[in-house]
Amino acid sequence: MDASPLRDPTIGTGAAAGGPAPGRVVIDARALSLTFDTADGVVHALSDVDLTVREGEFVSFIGPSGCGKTTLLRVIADLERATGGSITVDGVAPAEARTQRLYGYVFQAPALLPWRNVLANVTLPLEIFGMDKASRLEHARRNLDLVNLAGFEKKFPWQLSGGMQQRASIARALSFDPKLLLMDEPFGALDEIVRDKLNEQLLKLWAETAKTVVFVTHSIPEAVFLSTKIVVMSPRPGRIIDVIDCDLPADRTLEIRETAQFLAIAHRVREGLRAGHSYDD
Ligand SMILES: Nc1ncnc2c1ncn2[C@@H]1O[C@H](COP(=O)(O)OP(=O)(O)OP(=O)(O)O)[C@@H](O)[C@H]1O
Repeated sequence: MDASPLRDPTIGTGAAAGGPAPGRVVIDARALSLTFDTADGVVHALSDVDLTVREGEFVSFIGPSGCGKTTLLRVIADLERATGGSITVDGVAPAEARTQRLYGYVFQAPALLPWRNVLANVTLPLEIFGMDKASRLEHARRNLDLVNLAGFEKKFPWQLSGGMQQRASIARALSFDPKLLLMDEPFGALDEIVRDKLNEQLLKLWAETAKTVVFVTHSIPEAVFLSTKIVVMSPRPGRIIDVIDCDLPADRTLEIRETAQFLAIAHRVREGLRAGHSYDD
């Protein structure tokens, strides 16, 4: 199967579509590749990835398991180093962006400290940073409010549902009010009803805060519902095989999933995933 890119992966969104002018470039990756040297040989995780993410976009990475979605997110976050190509985050190298706390990162599992209550978990990065107590409480309360966890400050992680724990993780990732939020399949372990609810809340948070979000998911409906742009990746080594603009109305609710427009975008994502798949296994 020909796995060449279906579309220019660097497309700027709104302007080409006749919408609002595209924002400033926040992530700029060129010919990015990454190989891991393992005991079993070299693993090619990413190959020739070109990606532009602009301010205010909600960009999802979707692709089969093991295709390099998390690796790409980790390169952006300076948790992995690319072995080829170049990347900037807000105009600087990922290491610099990390030092400047330009992004917040939400992991697949909530990773809250069990001996600290919700408030103490959310204030932890600010405490390590050395912020005074009054300011860090103010920041944490505002962020807990944003994820609808006001009133749960004194609860411990084990007293919360999985969805609430992940919301607390999001509040913690917002500690330094970063412009960029990197989310690695944050709702993957949750049941569908909870995931739906959190998707609606995340969309609201995105609209209220105007963050740029990069989001990893396996779910086509989740990607279409949340995103302004969907990046479809091939099986390993992860390459970008399609970039799809989603111009669903900003004030959408879950009912939009029944509309022809939504289904047409979901169809194109599915086609992209099929085109990139070798069907060898
Ligand atoms: N530190 C590492 N050392 C060696 N191989 C690695 C390492 N991290 C990831 N890989 C390999 O790189 C490939 C891409 O992994 P990655 O976790 O980025 O995929 P993914 O698309 O996020 O998968 P999933 O959807 O299952 O989470 C996989 O084959 C994985 O086994």
